[in-house]
Parts: sequence; structure tokens; C-alpha cells
Amino acid sequence: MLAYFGPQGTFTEQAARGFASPQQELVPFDTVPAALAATRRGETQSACVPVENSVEGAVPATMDALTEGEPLVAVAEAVLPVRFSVLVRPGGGPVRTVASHPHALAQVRHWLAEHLPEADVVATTSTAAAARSVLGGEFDAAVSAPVAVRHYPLEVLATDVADVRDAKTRFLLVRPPGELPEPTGHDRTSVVCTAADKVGALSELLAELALRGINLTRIESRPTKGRLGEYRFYIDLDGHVAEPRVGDALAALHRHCPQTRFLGSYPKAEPGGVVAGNEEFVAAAEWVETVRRGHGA
Ligand SMILES: O=C(O)C(=O)C[C@]1(C(=O)O)C=C[C@@H](O)C=C1
Repeated sequence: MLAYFGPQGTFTEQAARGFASPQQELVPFDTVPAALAATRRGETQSACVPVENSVEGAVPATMDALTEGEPLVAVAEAVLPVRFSVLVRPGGGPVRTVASHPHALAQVRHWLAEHLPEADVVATTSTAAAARSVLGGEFDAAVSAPVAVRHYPLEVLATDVADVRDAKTRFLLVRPPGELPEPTGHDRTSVVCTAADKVGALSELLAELALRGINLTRIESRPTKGRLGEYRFYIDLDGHVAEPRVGDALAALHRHCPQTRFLGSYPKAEPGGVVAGNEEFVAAAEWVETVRRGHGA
């Protein structure tokens, strides 16, 4: 079974369908922590959750839920284009309230200001939860994934709605630690480090990557929820932990931050990124081995 951030009709469900094997059952959960908790309890083999959007940035619920509780590691990612449909009850009256997930609302702010300026904007747990609530009569319109109309008998007021063309959301498939995906030469590694409160703490971490020629693809900070001013850094980098230089860099991050948590090494969904230089690193490590064995200089 595969848990996903639901209910039925979310963008996350679409991503989950791409990950699932033909016979695998998909199980919706109303929140990201609930989907992850089901996987931690072993009720589902894996969970599909959104992690970042190209317009609105990180999904804090996912970042927090991956850091707190038993470890889970990402084994795959998917990137989906994000465009919305605005759904209303068939024959419904004027739109006084419009609901959606905060990330979705942030991506249609201008459209709402232009087309539904009088409507109150209400946050719901997901885009599909908004559609469900419109069906139940709680709100007048939902900003949803286009697939949501297949699950909720609503009318499409507008389609292809997005303030920013080509917006995309990245999703992760996570599961309890186990065998890692094989390196493909086009991978991403995710870790989270709790940096010490001292001068240069963050630059020390970044220097460990730069010195090894490792490309940083994302860095986000979230408070530890402990002391004010204490932060965790979520780091995505190009490469797989099986690569010597990436393994070496993770060891260095762990030396600086003993609470470093590995969040996975998995194939990248999209081409691009900087993955050069591993051969030199391997060759250099082999040279050191020959020196150690007394065969080189
Ligand atoms: O509510 C949904 O449909 C989701 O899958 C969540 C989510 C998100 O967290 O960003 C996914 C893609 C869109 O950017 C809007 C909402």
C-alpha cells in the first residue's frame, strides 16, 4: 500500500499514481504527517508527499514531519506541472468564499484578485479538501487540481489558472530506511543538519560541499522549535551517497552536526544539475590507497 497526501483528487495523488506499481493500493490521508505516520507504523510500504513548489517554495509540513519521529528516506522524486481549475457547485450562486491549500492560493493570488475580488479566501488542508468542502456546501469555490472534478461532481468555473506559467511541484516517495536506490549518475541527496549556534556554522557546512565540487541544489532553514534562533538546514545536493565524495561530504556534515539526518539518495526527476568531478575524486582516493599500501607516491 502507498499512503498519499489526500483526499482523492490532490496533485499528490497524481504523483503517487506515477510511483505506484500496477497492483499497489493507494490510501489517502488528510495531512502530510498522517500519511508519513501510516508508513512509520508499517501500515503502508511508502508515502508520497509534496516537498517544494517552484513559486511558493518549501512545504513546511513535509519538512517538519520528515525530521520529527522515526527516520524515513526518500527513494524517488517526481515533478509535476501545476495549473489549477476553479470548481463550483452546479447551479451555485455567487462566489463569496474560495478555498484551497495555502500553496495553491499563493499561486493564483492575481487571478483571484482579478476574477473574484469580492470573495473571502479560506485555507484548507489540501486542494481536494477544498473541492470536498464546496460539494458539502461549506465554501462556494475551490482552487483544485484539474483531476479533482473526476472525484467531486462540481462544475468548472475556470481552468488553466496560474499566475506563473510553468509552475511545478516536486514530490517525494519515502519509506523506512532500507536498501537505497542504485546510483544512476543523475541523483539527488537530501539531508537535514541542526547547526550549532556559532560564528560561521553554516558556511562551514557549505564549504564541505564546495571543497568537494558538490553542487547544492536547495537549502532551506526551519526553526528547531527549541531555542529561539536555533535552526535546522535542509540541504539537497547533486550526487548519491554511494559516491565517495558525497559520502565523504556527509561524514563531514555529521562531524559538524552530530544530529545530521539522512533523508535519501534518489534519481532526479528532471535533467540538469552539476554532477561533474566524481571521476577525479575516485581517482584521487585510489591514489591515496596506493600510497597507503606503499605502491605509490
Ligand atoms: O493540495 C494538493 O493538491 C497537494 O497535492 C498539495 C500541493 C502543495 O503542497 O504544494 C501540491 C501542489 C500544488 O502546488 C498545491 C498544493
